[in-house]
Amino acid sequence: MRIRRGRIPSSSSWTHFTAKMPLELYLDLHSQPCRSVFIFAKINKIPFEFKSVDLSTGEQYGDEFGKVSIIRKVPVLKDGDFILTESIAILQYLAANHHTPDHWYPADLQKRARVDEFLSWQHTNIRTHGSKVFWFRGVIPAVTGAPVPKEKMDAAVEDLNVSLKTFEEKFLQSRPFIIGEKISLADLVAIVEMMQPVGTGLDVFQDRPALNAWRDRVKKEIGVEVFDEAHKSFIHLSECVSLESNP
Ligand SMILES: N[C@@H](CCC(=O)N[C@@H](CS)C(=O)NCC(=O)O)C(=O)O
Repeated sequence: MRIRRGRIPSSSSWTHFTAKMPLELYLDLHSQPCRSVFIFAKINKIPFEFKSVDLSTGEQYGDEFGKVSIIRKVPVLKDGDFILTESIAILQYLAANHHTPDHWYPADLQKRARVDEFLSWQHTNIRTHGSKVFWFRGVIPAVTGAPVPKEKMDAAVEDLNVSLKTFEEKFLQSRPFIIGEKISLADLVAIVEMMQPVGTGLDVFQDRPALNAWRDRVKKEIGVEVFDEAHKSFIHLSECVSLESNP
């Protein structure tokens, strides 16, 4: 965390002091990128102030949040005067700034490249397809009162199935975690994205034993308590208001 240096008056003279500005995270835990940031900060014991932005009431469009980010999406990190958007950038910033255990974002060039490979791929695959299913099964019926036409729904679920298959065959293979023996940012981002359709009752882990076993390992590494804390308000709720096809 950045240290702010300044001077305060004492009875006889000016004295140097250092004060830590509290880290602020603007979050709505219905959002999968917010959950990854929240979980990462929690399990690495990074102190932060939880600044709630309620997407379901459109708080992201309000004047107050507009001063923080003109992108008007969460998560946002504020570290003193430094404001950062984009969950992946935030995770990488926290990992570097707080010297989190190496396995999260390894210094080793090729291991790090593996993490980056997944983080780059997921935007237009697991994230896009999982979000679309979440919207089709949860948000759109809730808003319109009508189900999404079957052909559209089937096509969306099929896209998600293709992404999950690619995840298992290319990114996970027979390893415990994406980069091998240890959990990394890649697993964290993957699990929160896969939980999004689960929030509408579509259990993507069912009938996928390898994925199911990986989910259990990730949950154990994160800690069931923090995992559940991040997901408790989300499960079976359909309130996330963003669908990105091109993040
Ligand atoms: N690529 C961004 C995505 C951020 C994003 O789309 N956030 C959504 C919630 S999942 C949001 O804030 N949506 C508000 C809106 O679109 O109005 C990231 O990874 O941080």
